[in-house]
Amino acid sequence: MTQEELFKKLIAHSKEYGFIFPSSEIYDGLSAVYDYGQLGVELKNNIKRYWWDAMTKLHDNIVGIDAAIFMHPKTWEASGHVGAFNDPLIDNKDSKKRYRADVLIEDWIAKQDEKIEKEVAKAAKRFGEAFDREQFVTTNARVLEIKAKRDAAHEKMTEVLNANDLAGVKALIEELGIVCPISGTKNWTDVRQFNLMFSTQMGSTADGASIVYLRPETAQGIFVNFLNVQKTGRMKIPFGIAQIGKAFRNEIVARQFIFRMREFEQMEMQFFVKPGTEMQWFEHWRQFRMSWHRALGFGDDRYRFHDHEKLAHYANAATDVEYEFPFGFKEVEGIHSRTDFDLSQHAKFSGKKIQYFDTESGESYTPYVVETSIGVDRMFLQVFSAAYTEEKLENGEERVVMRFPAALAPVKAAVLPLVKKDGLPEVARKIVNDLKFDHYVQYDEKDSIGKRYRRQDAIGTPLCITVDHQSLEDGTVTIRHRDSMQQERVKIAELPGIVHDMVSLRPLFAKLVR
Ligand SMILES: Nc1ncnc2c1ncn2[C@@H]1O[C@H](COP(=O)(O)OP(=O)(O)OP(=O)(O)O)[C@@H](O)[C@H]1O
Repeated sequence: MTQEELFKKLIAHSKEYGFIFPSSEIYDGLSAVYDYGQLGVELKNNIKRYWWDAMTKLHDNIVGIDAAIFMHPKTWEASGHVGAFNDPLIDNKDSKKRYRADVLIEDWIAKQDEKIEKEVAKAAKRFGEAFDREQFVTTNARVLEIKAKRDAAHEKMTEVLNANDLAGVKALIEELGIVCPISGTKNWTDVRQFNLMFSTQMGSTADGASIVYLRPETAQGIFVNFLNVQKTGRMKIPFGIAQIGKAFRNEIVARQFIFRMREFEQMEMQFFVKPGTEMQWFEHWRQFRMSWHRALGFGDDRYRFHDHEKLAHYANAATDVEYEFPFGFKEVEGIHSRTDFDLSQHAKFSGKKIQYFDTESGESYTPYVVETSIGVDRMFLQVFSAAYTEEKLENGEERVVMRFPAALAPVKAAVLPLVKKDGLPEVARKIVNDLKFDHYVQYDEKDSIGKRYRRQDAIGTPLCITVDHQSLEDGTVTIRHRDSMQQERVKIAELPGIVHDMVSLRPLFAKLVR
């Protein structure tokens, strides 16, 4: 199965089992907007809980807030979003399709890599066993020519984008001969800047309505509350403020399912530190966040850091945590050392003093900030694609099993009476009633037991509890483990303890770098 086929299957599976639906689907959907279904919302909440508890409960110097989506419009002038939160946009005059100019160039660059791979495949076929890939890609004239063009395009792209040279971006698109994937023509408009913030009106027109923005990131809600939280919570530096909430970006090209959405959710933490100590904290959060990802057990080699060489003007260090999605290694989380840029800007634009008074040294200063910022939806896609497994069974059948870590699984246990009679449903219902105050459990009595197991595998339920005739005699049930499919007999009275231990976040937390 190709990675593309796998990705298509994931999307189909997420819909078929009630994890994700296209928004307003009966009206043919809304581009890059999605709804979470009955199981999706559970998985999403569990991901959020894993993040929230790891950040706030495990750190006595991190507290949470929940700021409003609407903020005073000056916030976005101060943060730089009004002036600079732009993407370069270009239209094809024939297809009337709109593209991100930098993405068109990136796609062209990716195509060069595909061309190289084609050359490699051809040569490998020709030379058979004797083929030496490393030698081939470093000496073959055709490959070297493609590589040189690719690298030159990459360098030029970085140069014109960094210089905000829109005419240069257009010139590069023309020079590379990039055509519109729809019309196949090179009939392009000029490149323009496009602001990614959504805006709307607040107040009635009679009152003198003013423009407000839907926040494009949650971080600013934290910065403007720095003094409120520091003072009322008597927080001492270093300390952090965490927040989970919706963010909105009018992405020009939204693709790859929930990877790039126009309405999404972020989990952000801003950590306020003494100037001069920020690199040490940056390193700390870099390690901590990576351990948070790896603790889920999907395989350490599927994650990597991508350290940024080119930094935003306000940052002095930045890295991304990347995960190997079916469409390649991509960013899931960003960790940024943002200096005192945000607090200083808000001090300037609001005219308020935003500083921290250090009682020990007797000095006041503007704290520096190290930020960790992760998208809930992107993390959802990461977990979903890592968990999706197709397996051939010994009896020749196939099963799709979602190998969610038990703590994240939407349904923790399914309780299944072997037959719909002889008092078995009553015993099963009683077990459900015992467990349901602490866990999301499902009762299912329809179809054969094998079919019911398959259904629970497909939604990633870690435990199936089967009630049979023996249960009536000795108060025991069979539990079947999702991954190993092993079964064992346990006492009904032991079930709450078993489920509790299985779904606890503790084993994950034990793996975190402290
Ligand atoms: N349009 C989006 N849809 C879903 N998640 C997003 C989107 N934009 C950002 N995120 C998430 O928020 C996190 C932090 O946002 P940040 O502004 O650092 O992203 P970014 O660098 O602009 O992302 P990208 O380069 O992918 O556009 C990202 O790592 C990602 O997980």
